[in-house]
Amino acid sequence: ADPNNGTVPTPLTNYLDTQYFGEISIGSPAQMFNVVFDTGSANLWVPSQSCSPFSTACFTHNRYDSSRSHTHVSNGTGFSINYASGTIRGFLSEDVVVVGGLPVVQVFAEATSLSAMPFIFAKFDGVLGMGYPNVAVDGITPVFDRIMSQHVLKEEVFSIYYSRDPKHSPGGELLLGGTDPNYYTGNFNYMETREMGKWEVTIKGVSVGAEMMFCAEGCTAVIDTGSSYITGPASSVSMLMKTIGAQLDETGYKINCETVKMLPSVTFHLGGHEYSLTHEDYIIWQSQIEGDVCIVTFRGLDVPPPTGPIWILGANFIARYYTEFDRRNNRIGFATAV
Ligand SMILES: CCN(C(=O)c1cnc(C)nc1NCc1ccco1)[C@H]1CCCNC1
Repeated sequence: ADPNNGTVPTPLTNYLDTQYFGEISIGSPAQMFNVVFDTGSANLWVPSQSCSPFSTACFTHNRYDSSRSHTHVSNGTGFSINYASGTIRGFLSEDVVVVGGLPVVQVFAEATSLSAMPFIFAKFDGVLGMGYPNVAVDGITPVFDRIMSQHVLKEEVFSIYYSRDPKHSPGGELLLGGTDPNYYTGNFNYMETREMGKWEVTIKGVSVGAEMMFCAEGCTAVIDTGSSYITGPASSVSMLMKTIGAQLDETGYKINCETVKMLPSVTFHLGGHEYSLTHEDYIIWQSQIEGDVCIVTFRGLDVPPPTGPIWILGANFIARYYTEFDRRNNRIGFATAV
């Protein structure tokens, strides 16, 4: 009998409330990797043993060595993926991937070049895309689809908990096959994914305090477990930042820590419900030598059409709202995280 009754948990590590990742293995004997479980993409990639020594981001991370795995099947097809934040290039391989103790034979990419920015700052080695198959580069069947076809999960859903305290253990949890009552209170509110095959929903409005400021005409939000912050169209975000008195510097928006307590909440109207973030949810308070620094976890990002303009709701949103991604019913559910 299955001790987890059709659900498969993977504990996550929380790095500074900005990076959340869990451990998987690839190959026999197992080679361990820390990966982001990313609903904003649909491919699995890890750094390759054969990456160029000049790729700093590569040799500072765990690398997959196909020559050490007797279950490796070579493929060699070229691979490249562009995120707004960086580019990965490499080639395809196939091997046994184990997620939460569940083995799947998986086609994945061995990255031979990782753009230094931002991956030298990554505490994780690679990315395990939890997106839909139609957004997968090279038409590769994603990991979660391979797991669903094994019919071992109680429900064809997965859920994500991100802790809001780097000292909390575990720093988060990916649960395949269900939702984990340890990490949410109250009921789930569900909304249909906007477009088949993407973890996107329609925003009916964004308000600051009591005032509706954006998207009254409706706009799109990607629920992206692999992004640290909330991003929106640069013009909207700069207007929002001006409203709360934040200044933009080379690393992002900062605000005078004295004013944090009086900051208004920012509310996203999704699927007939309001999801508010208070300053506790959208300010990262860092005590530094030269005094406290208060970082605002909103970023301007102009995603070009046809995908954009979009808002991206990332880790700081998910840390407040425990999220269920339902492939059976193509819907997303939010409940208040504990
Ligand atoms: C993983 C690539 N991503 C990042 O935003 C990203 C980049 N570089 C670093 C160093 N970290 C990132 N995300 C940290 C994180 C982990 C969980 C929450 O946020 C995005 C690219 C677009 C698709 N969605 C994922």
